[in-house]
Amino acid sequence: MLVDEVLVAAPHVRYTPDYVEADYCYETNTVQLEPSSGRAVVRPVLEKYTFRTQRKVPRVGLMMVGWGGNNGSTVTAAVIANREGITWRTKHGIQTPNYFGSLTQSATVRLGSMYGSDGRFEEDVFVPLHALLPMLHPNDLEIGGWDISGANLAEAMRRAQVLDYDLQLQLEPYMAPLKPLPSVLYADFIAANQSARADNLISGSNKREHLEKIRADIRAFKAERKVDKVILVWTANTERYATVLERVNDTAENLIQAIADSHDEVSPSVLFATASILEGCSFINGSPQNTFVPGVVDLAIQRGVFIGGDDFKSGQTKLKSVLVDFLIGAGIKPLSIASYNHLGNNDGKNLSAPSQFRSKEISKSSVVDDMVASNQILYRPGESPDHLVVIKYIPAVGDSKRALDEYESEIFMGGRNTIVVHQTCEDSLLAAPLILDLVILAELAERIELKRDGEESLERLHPVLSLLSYLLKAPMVPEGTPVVNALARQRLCIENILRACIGLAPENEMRLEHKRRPRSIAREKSLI
Ligand SMILES: NC(=O)c1ccc[n+]([C@@H]2O[C@H](COP(=O)([O-])OP(=O)(O)OC[C@H]3O[C@@H](n4cnc5c(N)ncnc54)[C@H](O)[C@@H]3O)[C@@H](O)[C@H]2O)c1
Ligand SMILES: O=P([O-])([O-])O[C@@H]1[C@@H](O)[C@H](O)[C@@H](O)[C@H](O)[C@@H]1O
Repeated sequence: MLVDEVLVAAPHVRYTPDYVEADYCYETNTVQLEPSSGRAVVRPVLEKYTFRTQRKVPRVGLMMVGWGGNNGSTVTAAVIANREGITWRTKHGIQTPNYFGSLTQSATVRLGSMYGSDGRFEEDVFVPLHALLPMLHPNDLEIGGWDISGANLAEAMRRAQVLDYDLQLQLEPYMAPLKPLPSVLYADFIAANQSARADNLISGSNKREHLEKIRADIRAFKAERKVDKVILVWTANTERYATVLERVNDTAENLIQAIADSHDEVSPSVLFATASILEGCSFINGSPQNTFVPGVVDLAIQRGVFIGGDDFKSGQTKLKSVLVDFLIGAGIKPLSIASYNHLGNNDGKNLSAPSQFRSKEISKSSVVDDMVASNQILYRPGESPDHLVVIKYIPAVGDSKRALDEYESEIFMGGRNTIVVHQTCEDSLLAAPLILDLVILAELAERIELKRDGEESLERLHPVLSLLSYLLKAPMVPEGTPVVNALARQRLCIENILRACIGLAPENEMRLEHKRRPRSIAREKSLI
């Protein structure tokens, strides 16, 4: 049976019409190293928390920057197809819509076990992750956004060449009326080869006026669609890195002034992030550029608005954060990682420019750092595998990205092991479900509060929403906290925080109940 709601029957979990509130024992350890003795002294720490989550799921609007792109049009098409129950014919037969690839919609978690009346184990119970807590359903999303290209969403869907033709035909009437709002295009932030599609721009060059226009767009969307909240996702093209400058974008106040001065180093993504935060809307960066310059982070913290990023972790990098974790976790030493891919979509076209590629190279290259640092048996401090990232633009393959990876590792007694992986798929079909998860989890996070025993009031999570790391190549984390890239750990973080919200212990996989000798055997042995 597919469970769609979990109810925890325990005195430490309380349900009211508005909240689910749980008492939670958080167990962690502090460690002190003793270099002289080679010893690590560990002290278990147990902290009592209260988690409280609002149960009412609000009406939510998703506004995408780059709405007319391959990702934006594919997300929109998928939500409409699922909501309307549109089926379509392919060479494999009749296809029904789904949300495969979405952690919240298509993944499960082990809740516990079922036992028979005789007390014997019967089966493990797995439930959809979205059953743990009330979550936004993607079908209920109101979707809109901006694009420098004025193509309506039906034209954008055709241009993207991602979805099956029969589906596109049926979606046209729904997509054609959808038109992106005009946006802003500044100098060299995206590749020059993108200017040909830029026919949908906000007039003028005054960045403060642009900021106010974008803020007004958000308010108008919220009013027209009658949504309770709006979440913004940047799925526009990859920008070059913005230069971080003192007295320009180093603090919130300086950033607001730099926008008023139309400073050159204020990028479109920084402008959208600032507008979003000023309107109290969570902002997620699906691209690799440094949208979250210190001034943006400072503003988000001041306003208590969630920001998350960077760069959707969709395919080649996602697999890398599994494979390298497996190898190093198994005591095998990756010596080199060669990641090559080519694709022919507009993203690939934009990335064919050096400055934009550099942004992507940075986000794709940092993904193994935490795993390498976790094993000083294999790697001396500062040592790391050779790591190469290559992206080539070949128009003929369109959105169907070809990714080739080679992992060369040192194994037992000086042996070598070479793993070669080839992946082909529509890149946007990997990214689209992640966009939905980012919105669903960010919206849920907006309804969660927690406090440690002894603290006065319940508070939300830190505005830099590192909970989203699983979905991102270069996870943004609060300053001074560790970056985790290993996919399994990132997934466990999401699962265990959701479990904590309903007073359930973290998944530890010990399964002690299945590892003990039955008492009767012990008694028989002792009688011999
Ligand atoms: N698997 C994936 O598709 C994947 C994975 C990780 C990251 N990304 C990133 O997601 C982003 C979008 O990918 P895509 O395949 O949809 O690309 P795309 O080129 O198809 O779409 C980007 C859209 O953004 C628009 N745009 C550019 N600058 C804009 C601006 N200032 N304001 C508004 N719109 C603007 C473009 O006109 C285009 O329609 C890229 O940065 C890409 O690197 C994609
Ligand atoms: O997530 P992932 O598959 O490693 O990375 C992808 C790259 O391989 C691809 O070249 C790029 O165009 C996409 O935007 C995405 O970043």
